[in-house]
Amino acid sequence: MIIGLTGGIASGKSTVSNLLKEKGFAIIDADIAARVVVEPGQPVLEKMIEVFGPGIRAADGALDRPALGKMVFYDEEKRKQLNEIIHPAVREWMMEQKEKAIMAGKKNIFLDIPLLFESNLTWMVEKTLLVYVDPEIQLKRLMERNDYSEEEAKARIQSQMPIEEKRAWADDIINNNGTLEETKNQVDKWITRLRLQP
Ligand SMILES: CC(C)(COP(=O)(O)OP(=O)(O)OC[C@H]1O[C@@H](n2cnc3c(N)ncnc32)[C@H](O)[C@@H]1O)[C@@H](O)C(=O)NCCC(=O)NCCS
Ligand SMILES: Nc1ncnc2c1ncn2[C@@H]1O[C@H](COP(=O)(O)OP(=O)(O)OP(=O)(O)O)[C@@H](O)[C@H]1O
Repeated sequence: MIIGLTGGIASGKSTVSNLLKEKGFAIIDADIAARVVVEPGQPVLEKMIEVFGPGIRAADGALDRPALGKMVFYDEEKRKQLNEIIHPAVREWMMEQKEKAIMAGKKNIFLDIPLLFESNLTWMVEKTLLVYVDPEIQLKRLMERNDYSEEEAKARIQSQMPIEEKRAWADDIINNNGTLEETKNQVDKWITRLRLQP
């Protein structure tokens, strides 16, 4: 089965995907894909510089991620432009990795896609698992993890579908409000209930 793992920014997707990885499940991460396809020399990076200007190229030639973030998380039009440039390559990379995981004999494969619902990508998966946190906890964890001001964190959260709305779309939900131990227990129970094997 192909399972879509999703959630809001800083809701705990990586935390849950690490638990799944420890159990041997294959995880294909859209955030990693979005880094691979913009490595220096990649056509996606050149297209981004054409559209957003040379200011988004760092001194070492790599993408200046904070500079691009400052543009796209405060401007919906620019964000749409970025998504149109980068998402096809992200999807292609993910599909290649999925094929590799199938060839390697993996039975259940997780696609970790933050924008699974926003980008209408549920057709790519057979089941969806949402990592949920209350919005106040999400804001607090994001500010702490990235050392963002409240304004910077809110700009990113508001670039996505409200996490409360995502609940209605998800098949299953892991509530990550509590301790890591509590989250781990929910993940274990969910795997047992679905009788999932890596
Ligand atoms: C703008 C960029 C350079 C900022 O990089 P930065 O290192 O600060 O953040 P990172 O890539 O680690 O993303 C962190 C989180 O931000 C959120 N996020 C990223 N891009 C977007 C977007 N276009 N719209 C809404 N939320 C987004 C996701 O929840 C993601 O997990 C980067 O996020 C990017 O290239 N985004 C476009 C690709 C994309 O849509 N990625 C999300 C999954 S496909
Ligand atoms: N149950 C928890 N208790 C306390 N802190 C947590 C818990 N789960 C996650 N965190 C912390 O919250 C932050 C966000 O978690 P994580 O990085 O897993 O989220 P994410 O959804 O993968 O984020 P992104 O969308 O940016 O990729 C991290 O600093 C993580 O250590």
